[in-house]
Order: sequence, then structure tokens, then C-alpha cells
Amino acid sequence: MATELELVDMACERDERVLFCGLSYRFEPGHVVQIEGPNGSGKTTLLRTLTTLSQDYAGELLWRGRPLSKQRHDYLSQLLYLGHLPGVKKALSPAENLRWYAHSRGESARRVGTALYNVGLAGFEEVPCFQLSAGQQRRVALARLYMSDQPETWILDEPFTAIDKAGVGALEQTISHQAALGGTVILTTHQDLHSIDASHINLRDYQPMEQQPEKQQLQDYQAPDCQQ
Ligand SMILES: Nc1ncnc2c1ncn2[C@@H]1O[C@H](COP(=O)(O)OP(=O)(O)OP(=O)(O)O)[C@@H](O)[C@H]1O
Repeated sequence: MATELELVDMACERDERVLFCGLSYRFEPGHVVQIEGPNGSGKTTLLRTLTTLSQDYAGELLWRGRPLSKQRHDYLSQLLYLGHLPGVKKALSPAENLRWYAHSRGESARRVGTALYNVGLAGFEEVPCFQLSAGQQRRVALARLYMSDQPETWILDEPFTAIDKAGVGALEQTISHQAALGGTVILTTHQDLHSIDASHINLRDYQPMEQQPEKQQLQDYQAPDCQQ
């Protein structure tokens, strides 16, 4: 299969501070990639860049071998992005939210019931979302992962937030299933992944040298003279 998404020498800065630079990476179909790094290292910034929500970067972003900016519509039509916030309309019910989501993508709403069942929201389909707990609202957002069985690009920012243990296990399975379908899953999480076979990008490795205290120390380190 061809490389789906590719970063070439990417750099991002915010408030005149370089978050990461020199980042080149090929996201291959069928792979799960976990973006790692300490708080504030730029994980969300990178994910937003991959969704095209942020276009403030240097370097190249390619999709299927061509500049992504020239095929944004096709790219976005197969992209599923879950950001930090649930992105759920609270006045609507879970079923209405999912029907709206399907409609906005020009897709069928026939999987709405199954999707809500899969995230443990059977019985809550028609309850307004403002009456649901934080974890249940997060589950409404996660139900989008069950609306299609096509290979897609999934970009998931902290998808396990507010999800209980059983939900985390089910979500890990869903992510692995999408990879098995030939999709590409790129995610951030501060938790360990238990059952997902993921590759890793650690943004700490792409910080400018002056922001890497331990590397700087290593560079400045003088080996002791051992020839006595
Ligand atoms: N719109 C913005 N304007 C200015 N600075 C921003 C903006 N968005 C992010 N930043 C800054 O960029 C840096 C990286 O933020 P980002 O949210 O990408 O980090 P992160 O690695 O996802 O952090 P966390 O693990 O805490 O979620 C932070 O220092 C943040 O203050």
C-alpha cells in the first residue's frame, strides 16, 4: 500500500518559540502511531496541523505522494478527528449528534444505533447530551469511530480522557481494528497502550538543541582522563 500521510522536515513554532523542527515521518496504512512528549511539547499543535486546522508550519505535508493542500477536500472526507473537547452539541441527543455527523459527511445514518450501543450508550440515545456525564459525552464523540467500516485516517487527541477501564479496553480494540482495515491512526495519550501495537514519535527528540537540557549536558560533557 502507498504511504498515506507524510511529513517532510516539518517545524512549528508558537509565540516565537520553536516547539519542534526537522520532523520527517511516513504514516503508513495499517499503522498506529502514538505522538509522545511532555506537556506543552506540541502534540496537539502537530495533530491540528495534520487535520489542516492549523496551517502555521514550515516544511511539507503530503498525502498519497502529493501536497495535501491541493487535495484538502478528499483528505478531509476520509479524516476523523477527535480533539480535546468532546465536540458534542449539548442541546441535541446522542442519536441526533451522530445523525448530524453522518449528514455532514454525506454518509448514511444507519449505523447510529449500533455505534451508540458499542460505546455503552444504549438507553441514552434520545437523552439531551447536557444531561449526560463528562465520560458519557466523550463516548458520544467516540461513537463516530463506529460509523464507518472503511479505512480512514483517524487523528485522536487524548481519546482515553474520562473513559473508564472497560471503555479503554474497547477503544483500544477499535483502534487496532481500524489499523487492521488498512486505516492510519495517529493519537496522543499520556497513558500506556496495553493491546495496541503502536509506533512512536517523541517530540522531545525534535526540540531545538538549546531546549534539550540533557542533550546539551551530554554535548558539554568532558570524558575524564582515565589513562593514569
Ligand atoms: N493558539 C496558540 N497561541 C499561542 N500559543 C499556543 C497556541 N496553541 C498552543 N500554544 C502553545 O504551544 C505549546 C504547545 O501546545 P500543545 O497544546 O501543542 O502541547 P501538548 O504537547 O499537546 O501539551 P499537553 O500534553 O499539555 O496537552 C504550549 O506552550 C502552548 O502554550
